[in-house]
Amino acid sequence: MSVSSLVLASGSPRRFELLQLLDRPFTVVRPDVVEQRNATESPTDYVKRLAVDKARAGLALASADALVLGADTIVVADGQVLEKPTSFEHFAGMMQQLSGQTHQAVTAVAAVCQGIERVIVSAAKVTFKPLSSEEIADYWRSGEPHDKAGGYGIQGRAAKFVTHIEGSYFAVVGLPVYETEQLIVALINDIGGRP
Ligand SMILES: Cc1cn([C@H]2C[C@H](O)[C@@H](COP(=O)(O)OP(=O)(O)OP(=O)(O)O)O2)c(=O)[nH]c1=O
Repeated sequence: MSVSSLVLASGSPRRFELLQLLDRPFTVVRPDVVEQRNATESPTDYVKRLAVDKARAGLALASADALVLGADTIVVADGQVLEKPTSFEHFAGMMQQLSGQTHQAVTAVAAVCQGIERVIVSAAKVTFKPLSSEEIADYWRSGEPHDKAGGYGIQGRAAKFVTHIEGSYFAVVGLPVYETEQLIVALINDIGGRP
């Protein structure tokens, strides 16, 4: 069996740009998936579930034999999951938690095609310098934090806050490029090897 098309189920401009690096033609669908963590769910289980939910929801908007990718990124600090900030107060609280500390940024990518599903997780440890209240307020005013997990973009103005990173830079930005290519190849092999 063959894969007719590659589809990215995401409204994230970062994921769009990073997927282009694979030189595989793809189209985009934007499914609407509710992002709500269950009380018993670990951060890793949560990010994996959301990636799979997004890929499945994307498949419903794509052609039946498409290979659909979904992804989710979270920031984990002190065991707490930080998603997108909903207000300045929410954002400032997150920045105080990240200030002068090391946290984890975790991205899961799921691929679904013809009844087969695979999901990978990639992460990085990111260390921030201590942030002043003025730096936090200035960063909020830049408009960058609003649509980003943990309220920051390592690829943007938050770069000047980052003293150290260990792990996948692209997992922080939202799509681990190497792992995504391996995921696509593995799924295509799964489909090819099917009786
Ligand atoms: C930590 C971090 C996150 N982000 C972004 C990546 C994701 O777009 C976003 C995390 O939110 P997500 O809910 O993972 O993704 P999204 O809502 O932007 O897109 P979609 O669900 O449609 O795929 O935060 C950065 O751009 N830079 C960073 O340094």
